[in-house]
Amino acid sequence: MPVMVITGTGTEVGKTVVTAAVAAAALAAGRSVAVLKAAQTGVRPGEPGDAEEVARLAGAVTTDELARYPDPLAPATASRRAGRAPVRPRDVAERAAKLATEHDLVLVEGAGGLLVRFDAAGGTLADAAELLAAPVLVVAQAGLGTLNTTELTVRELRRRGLDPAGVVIGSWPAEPDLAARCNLLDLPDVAGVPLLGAVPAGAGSLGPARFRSSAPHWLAPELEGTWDAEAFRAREAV
Ligand SMILES: Nc1ncnc2c1ncn2[C@@H]1O[C@H](COP(=O)(O)OP(=O)(O)OP(=O)(O)O)[C@@H](O)[C@H]1O
Ligand SMILES: C[C@H](N)[C@H](N)CCCCCC(=O)O
Ligand SMILES: [Mg+2]
Repeated sequence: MPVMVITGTGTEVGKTVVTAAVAAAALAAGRSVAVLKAAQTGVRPGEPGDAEEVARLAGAVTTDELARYPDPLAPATASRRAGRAPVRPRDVAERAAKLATEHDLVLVEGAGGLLVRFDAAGGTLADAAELLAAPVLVVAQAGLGTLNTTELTVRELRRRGLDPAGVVIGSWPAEPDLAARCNLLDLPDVAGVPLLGAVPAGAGSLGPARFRSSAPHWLAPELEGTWDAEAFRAREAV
């Protein structure tokens, strides 16, 4: 099934920007793409959510969102506070599977990190990925602290029998410090999966045309891009 789940080591790590880059690269390769934001929190009705942000940056994707709750919190908490029904992992899996019948690629973005709860029963994006048997891409931060959170995330994916597709750095600084540069070697080592890209800091502020033409160069061939991890490491002088 052409579904890829996009999680991160936490919130604000660049999942949406990476989702947009993967979508843009897939569109450039001639594939049809749907983006499903499982549960959108912290956004009011009528405001653009993460799925719309992906469409703004990447172009002609189908956007979908199962629910949105106004409080900028975990979906389980935000739905409880709103007095509204939560999104369950089964809902996410069913919607993604339906979109997969109509698109070449379906990207499912969670909220925050892998084990953020969607409902009072403790359902998470990891449960949805299990139902879908979908690979999971992990978006990680560039600098100090990311080795631990990335390894924890990938270990949990493996413990569940899920396939960690790889790691993408959500926001690569223009002037990477020592930790960020060393992480280009250490991240794939501790995670045991390839580094599949690095999206430059500020990419989300590029104009859509520039974002779309650049996106394939931030991502490895596994993600329809042309990015070369070895060349990137050499350029960054690790
Ligand atoms: N490469 C980037 N270029 C520009 N801005 C970025 C980049 N990565 C992250 N940001 C900014 O950092 C913030 C968090 O990014 P993003 O919305 O992608 O996080 P997220 O991991 O999707 O978080 P959430 O859990 O809320 O979905 C946003 O304000 C975004 O504009
Ligand atoms: C509001 C925010 N941007 C995300 N959509 C939700 C992040 C929930 C994180 C919960 C946590 O891990 O403590
Ligand atoms: Mg997001």
